[in-house]
Amino acid sequence: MFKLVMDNEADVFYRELPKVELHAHLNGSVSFHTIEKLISRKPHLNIEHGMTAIGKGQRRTLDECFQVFKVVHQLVDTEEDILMVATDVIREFAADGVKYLELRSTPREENKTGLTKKRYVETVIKAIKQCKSEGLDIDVRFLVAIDRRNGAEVAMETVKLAEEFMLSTDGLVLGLDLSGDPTVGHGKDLLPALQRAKDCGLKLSLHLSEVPSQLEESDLLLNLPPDRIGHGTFLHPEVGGSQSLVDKVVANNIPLELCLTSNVKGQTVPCYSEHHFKFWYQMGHPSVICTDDKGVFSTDLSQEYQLAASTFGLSREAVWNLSQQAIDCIFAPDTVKQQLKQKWLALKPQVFK
Ligand SMILES: CC(C)=CCNc1ncnc2c1ncn2[C@@H]1O[C@H](COP(=O)(O)O)[C@@H](O)[C@H]1O
Ligand SMILES: [Zn+2]
Repeated sequence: MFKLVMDNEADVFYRELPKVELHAHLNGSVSFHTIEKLISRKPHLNIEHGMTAIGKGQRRTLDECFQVFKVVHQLVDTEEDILMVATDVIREFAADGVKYLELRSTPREENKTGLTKKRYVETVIKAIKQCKSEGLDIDVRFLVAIDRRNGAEVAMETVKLAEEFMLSTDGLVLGLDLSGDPTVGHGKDLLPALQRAKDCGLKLSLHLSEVPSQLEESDLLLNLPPDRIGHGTFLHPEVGGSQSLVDKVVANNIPLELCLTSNVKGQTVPCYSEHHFKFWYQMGHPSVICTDDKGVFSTDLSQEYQLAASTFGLSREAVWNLSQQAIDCIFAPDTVKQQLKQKWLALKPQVFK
């Protein structure tokens, strides 16, 4: 079922490279295979593959990309679906050589899934535990996502929910994600919720400057400051950002989660070689390669590492360091970081054989 296509030696290196995935939206990560199962469960929806993923060489507007999530959400609307999708996604990341995964997902309104938001999170946690009991070699944690389109009140509710789970899941729920259509709403309305989250010990990963002209919002949110930044595409001056934003990110040493294919297919960057990975990586700033939505953007983490390496001329040693340095950016505690570093050390001879 999770057959890997290994064309040549280079592919094998990236597949065997132990990896950390820190930016993966559950319903954006649903594979072709799982979509097939969902379509066969719901033939009456008349959904075809072309509506749930953006293939090789294709591009879409941001708006069109967000439409794709709506289609996936139609297919994933029961407890059974959520459980299947989450277990499949985790198994696929494990098969791709991901050793530590922070999955994120937005608990949807009860009328969309028949589940309360609490039950939604419990279902994802059940999937994580199920995968653990299967003995998969992957440590999975969860970030509860706030959809910025739903406003301040829902954001506060979500923070309270995340807080409850953080206290009751023994470290499985570590924090919050802020995502959703960046052209809708303003981050300032969400500040009280995000501040509360921070105060109670939830880690924050915020989608920031995903589109141009969010300078004021990014500045406000950077004052929190967040623990990690998703995308940060338009933070630096060359693309209309500002040096003071860059300075804040650097001063607080906030890692960036960078998703090459997502940004190229969503057309927020013009091509791989102009991706802002180059700007931040050259500065030696913590930069973590991630997938964002491996299903929707038809990619996987090995492929994203390979693309970064071929586009920016990274040696295998540099790629190794990139994946190893991601360990320092995880939200799990130091003991987990140490265990992962040991694992990387033990795997190195095999990967460079
Ligand atoms: C349009 C585009 C280029 C997408 C990539 N960048 C993104 N930006 C903001 N929010 C996102 C992005 N990708 C996924 N999401 C969020 O994740 C959700 C899907 O996963 P889930 O239902 O939370 O489990 C989407 O509805 C959206 O709220
Ligand atoms: Zn994202």
